[in-house]
Amino acid sequence: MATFDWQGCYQALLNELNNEGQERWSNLLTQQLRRRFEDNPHGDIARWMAALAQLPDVSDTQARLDTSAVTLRAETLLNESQLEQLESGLRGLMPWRKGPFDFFGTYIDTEWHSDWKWDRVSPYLSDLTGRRILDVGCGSGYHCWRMLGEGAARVIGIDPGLLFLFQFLSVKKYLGDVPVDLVPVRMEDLPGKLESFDTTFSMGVLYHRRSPLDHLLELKDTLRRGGELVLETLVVDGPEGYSLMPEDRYGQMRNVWFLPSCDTLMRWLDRTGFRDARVVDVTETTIEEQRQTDWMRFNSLVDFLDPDDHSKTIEGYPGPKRATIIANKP
Ligand SMILES: Nc1ncnc2c1ncn2[C@@H]1O[C@H](C[S@+](CC[C@H]([NH3+])C(=O)[O-])CC(=O)[O-])[C@@H](O)[C@H]1O
Repeated sequence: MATFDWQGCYQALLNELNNEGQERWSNLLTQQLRRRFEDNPHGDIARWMAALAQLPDVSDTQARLDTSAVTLRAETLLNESQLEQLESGLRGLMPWRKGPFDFFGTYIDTEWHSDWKWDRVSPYLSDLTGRRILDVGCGSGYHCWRMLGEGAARVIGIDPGLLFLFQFLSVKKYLGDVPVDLVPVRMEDLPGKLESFDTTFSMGVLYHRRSPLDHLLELKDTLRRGGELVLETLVVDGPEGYSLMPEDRYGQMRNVWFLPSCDTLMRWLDRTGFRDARVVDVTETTIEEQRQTDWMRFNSLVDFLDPDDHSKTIEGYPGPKRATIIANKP
């Protein structure tokens, strides 16, 4: 049986880093990935590899990375058998949560309109042209592709979800040697003090961290001096100092720890040494933005809200509202 080339995943990341400490980082990532792919492999890896292998070869692929769907096009239309292979390979990588994508006319309507989030965040970013970017908790890599579309020189996404990795690779297969990679590790598994990136994104991750302040410090350590943090997370209404910790689940999600008010979040950023933090957007998540589709057939937001009052979660907490904050490392 073919095995997955997990070493290939982080080589690009290492290439980005300065020589000093490369060996230490290489050892650390090797340990992490060996644990994931060899010692305790996910039972679906072989199936996902087979799905990826089913995707047809297409020459002369062009990408559009500045439209709402990350779009792949070929010079000549795919024939029927190629389209069937494509559909079957992509279906083998379901559920598709973060997108949308358009593979040669096969449109993947994902659970999330990640494009809406990008539209809310991107107007406020420092110009991404030529920047080296880390996207923590990047999911399928949808936003990584949009970052490349805005001229980034290098994008590294990290996310522990292995299905996301295979979805990412299904796009990358058609784009070849582009400066975008996804490394399937958690933030806390990355070597400390990378201090390499011009912009670090953490979108939809902070509330999953038991220690949100440590997450902010880890994010700061990934940035060079003067670098920019883009933080997007669930918030609640309330005064400075207030944050909600759900008793157990929040909107049926496990692993939700702190939902601060915006003012509390600003205080956290200040105390962890960021400067010029500003809230650039606050938006309630709607059942139009996160919903079941033909490519994600499980329950979605509508099932996680109070059926009689969509302003509350099914557990009775305030419904999901997300803030985007931009801050700088001095
Ligand atoms: N410790 C961790 N380190 C790294 N990633 C993690 C960690 N814990 C969870 N994740 C990953 O963070 C992502 C959060 S989803 C946001 C996706 C995208 N950013 C978006 O803004 O659309 C939001 C959500 O679905 O709740 C998931 O892909 C996790 O695997």
